Amino acid sequence: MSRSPSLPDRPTLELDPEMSPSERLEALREHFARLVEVNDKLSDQIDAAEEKQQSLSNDVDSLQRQNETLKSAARYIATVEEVNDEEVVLKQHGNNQEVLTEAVPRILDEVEAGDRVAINDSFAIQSVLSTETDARAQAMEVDASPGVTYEDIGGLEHQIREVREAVEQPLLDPDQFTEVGIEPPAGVLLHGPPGTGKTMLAKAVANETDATFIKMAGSELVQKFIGEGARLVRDLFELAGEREPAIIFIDEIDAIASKRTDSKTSGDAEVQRTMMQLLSEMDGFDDRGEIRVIAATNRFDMLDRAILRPGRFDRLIEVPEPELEGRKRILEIHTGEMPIDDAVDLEAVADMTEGFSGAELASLSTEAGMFAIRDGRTTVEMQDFEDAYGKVSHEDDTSGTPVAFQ
Ligand SMILES: Nc1ncnc2c1ncn2[C@@H]1O[C@H](COP(=O)(O)OP(=O)(O)OP(=O)(O)O)[C@@H](O)[C@H]1O
Repeated sequence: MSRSPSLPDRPTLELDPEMSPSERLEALREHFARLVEVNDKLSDQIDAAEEKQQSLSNDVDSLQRQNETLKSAARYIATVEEVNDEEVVLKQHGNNQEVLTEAVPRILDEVEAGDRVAINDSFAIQSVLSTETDARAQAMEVDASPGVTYEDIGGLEHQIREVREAVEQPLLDPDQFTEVGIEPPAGVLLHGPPGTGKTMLAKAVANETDATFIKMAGSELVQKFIGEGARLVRDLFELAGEREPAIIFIDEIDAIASKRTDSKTSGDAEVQRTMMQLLSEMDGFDDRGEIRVIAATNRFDMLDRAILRPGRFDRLIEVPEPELEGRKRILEIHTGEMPIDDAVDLEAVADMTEGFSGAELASLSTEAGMFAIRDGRTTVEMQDFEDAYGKVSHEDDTSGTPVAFQ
C-alpha cells in the first residue's frame, strides 16, 4: 500500500521591529504567497485523497459483490476427511469424489475431520455446517418398537394379508423363499387417500417382526444442496443396516418419484438422482439382510411408472377409504377405551360417515368424548356422536374436502 504524502510545512512570518513599512509590506506579501502555495498543495492532497477514497470504495463494492457470489455459490456438501497445514481433503456427497483444497487460516482453525461443510464450484469451503443442520437427525423418525398391532387397524383385512405376505414373511422366514426359488417383493407401495392407515400398516408389520421402524418423508429427501438427498438415502439404509431387522417407511414417495414434464431444471435432476440412489440401495438388497422397504403415496396418479418396475416397488397395495363395515370396525377400535352409553349405535354412526377416512373417524370419536366432557358427563352418548359429526364434517367443509353425508 502507498504511504500517505507528508503535509507541507506551515509557513512562519517573522517581522523585525527594525523593518521599514515597505520592508514589512514586502515580507507580508511573501508570507501571503507562501500561504497560497501551501493552500494549493493541501488542496491537491485533498483531491488526491478523495480520488483514492473513491477508488477504495469501488474496491469494497466489488469485493462485497464477489463475497456475495461466493456465498450464494456454496451449493455442495462435503465431509472433511483430513486437515493438513494449509490444505483439507474433502469428500463430496453425491459423487464421493475426493478433492484436496487449500483453505484460509480462519477455516483451517474451524474444521476437523468428520465435519460437514458447504463448498462452492471451486471446492473452496464456504462454511462449516453445525450439527443442528445435520439433516439426518432431523429427517428420520426412528422407533425401535412401534406400539401398533394389526388389531388396531380397522377394515383393511385384505391389505394386512398382503403386507404380511410381502414384508413379514420374507423377514421372518427368508428360507421359504430360497427353497421355492423366488425372490420376495423388493419394495411395497401403499397407495390411497390421506389418513387411511398406511403408516399404521407399516408400523404394525414392524411390530409383528420385532423390526425397527424408520420413517422418512419423501419431502425431506428433497434437499437444497446437491447430493444431499442421495446422501440421506444412503444414511437411511446405513441406519437400517445398523438396526436390522428394520422396516424403512418412505411416506410421500411422490415427492421424489413424480412424472416430470420438464426434467431439464437442476432441481429435477437432483430429485432424480435421489430416486436413483434409492433404487440402487434397493438393488443391493440381497446382501443387505433383514431390511424391507415400504413406500406410501396419496398421489398414485402422479408417480413415475419407472419405480414400479419389477425389482423396485413391485408390490402395489391399495388402501382405500373404509367401507361401511370398515368404518364400524374403526369406530369400535377408537371408542374401545371410552365409556359408551348402551344406546349408542356405532353402526348408525358408520352409516352417516360415508367418505370419512380412518383418521377422520378417529377424530370424530375424540370429539364425541369432548362433547361429553363439556357437558359434565363421563359417559358418551349418541347425541355426542351426532354433535361431533356436525363439527368434524363442518371442519371438512371449510377445508374444502367434500364429505358425503347420509
Ligand atoms: N384403518 C384404520 N384403523 C384404525 N385407525 C385408523 C385407520 N386409518 C387411520 N386411522 C387413524 O388415523 C391416524 C392416521 O393414520 P395413518 O397415519 O396410518 O394414515 P396414512 O394413510 O399414513 O395417512 P397419510 O397418507 O396422510 O400419511 C391413525 O393414527 C389412526 O388413529
